[in-house]
Amino acid sequence: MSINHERGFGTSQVPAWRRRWVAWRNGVMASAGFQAWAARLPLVSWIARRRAGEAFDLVAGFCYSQVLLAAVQVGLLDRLREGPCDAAGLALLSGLSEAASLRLLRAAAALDLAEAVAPGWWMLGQRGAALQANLGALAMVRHHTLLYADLADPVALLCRDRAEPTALSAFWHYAADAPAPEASAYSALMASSQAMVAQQALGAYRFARHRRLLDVGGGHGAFVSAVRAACPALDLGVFDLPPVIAGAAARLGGAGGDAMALHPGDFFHDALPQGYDCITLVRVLHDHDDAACLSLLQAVRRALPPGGRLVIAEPMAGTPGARAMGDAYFGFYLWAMNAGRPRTAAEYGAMLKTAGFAGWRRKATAYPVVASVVVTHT
Ligand SMILES: C[S@@+](CC[C@H](N)C(=O)[O-])C[C@H]1O[C@@H](n2cnc3c(N)ncnc32)[C@H](O)[C@@H]1O
Repeated sequence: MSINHERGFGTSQVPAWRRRWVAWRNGVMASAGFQAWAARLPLVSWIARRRAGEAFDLVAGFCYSQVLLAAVQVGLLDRLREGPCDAAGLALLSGLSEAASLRLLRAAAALDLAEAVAPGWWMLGQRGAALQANLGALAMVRHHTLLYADLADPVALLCRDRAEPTALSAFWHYAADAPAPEASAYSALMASSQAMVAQQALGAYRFARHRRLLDVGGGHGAFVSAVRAACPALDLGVFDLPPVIAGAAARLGGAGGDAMALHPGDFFHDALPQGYDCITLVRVLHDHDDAACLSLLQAVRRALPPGGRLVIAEPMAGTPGARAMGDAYFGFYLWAMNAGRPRTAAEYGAMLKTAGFAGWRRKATAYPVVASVVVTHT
């Protein structure tokens, strides 16, 4: 496939100085002479080595992810948490040969998932310890087998323009029409990673100022359960598709427990329930293309009373310090899902204005890589 980069379409919008500067800098960076010169100077060589390491990690990142997946699948992280393990011990646990177990242990140690504590013996490394305790992250590692399959030929995936089913869209598509068990698998995955997201939202916004809160697209109610623990006086409701709400009722017990209302419905076709002075959309909007996203924001706008608040919490594009998470990870994840895209906070701000909201603010979160928060009001 040949692409004509010089068509000139729109390139007049690129300032001439910027074009010249970036082209010059990139020429310098790519030149073997510069690289050899940089390697000889103490400070510059440190920067050059770091950059070379980062470039290698980008090239090899898929392999690191598969080492992590193997470690999770054979139960290596759980085993290392119990205490020192050698290759023979891992072989016994996993059914791998000793040679394969040793290869995996050494790879895990190179990624700080494991740490060599004596010749031939390993315990959890610092990164392994943090991951092993994070059930949501581990669930995502397992779930990524679907995305990995879809990404095996990334150009083919892009060429299909989201017009054909993918492994990820098959998993996700319960949202439109699939039976309850698939809805349950998806909601369980979402619920397992919800604690981290809820922490960000609760740290960024004072929900206790409200009387009644409705979590739209609230899945099995993991987010409202976290809000209830932090703000016991709030009346809480969850709105989601009927099969998902059935799962929420089972998980929360009967009708959802005290002060927890469960509303089955489709937010693209049914009116959202009224009487809530705060509505939350947690990891919901980025699943949808712009027209659908705007129509959902308009539905929220209609459901809220004057002065009511909408709190949006999800990982966003353009997040300082976590830019790869936005347009690279979620950009491709949502492309493979055949719907949605990551948006910047400013893009949400513009959409909120179009939907008739009064203004918006981004609220700082402790871990923006997990979720950013945007608040608006009617
Ligand atoms: C990515 S999940 C997020 C779940 C939960 N908010 C969380 O953060 O864990 C998106 C949620 O939106 C719900 N959803 C998708 N389409 C919907 C629709 N048309 N009407 C109501 N809920 C919908 C899904 O069932 C799912 O629970």
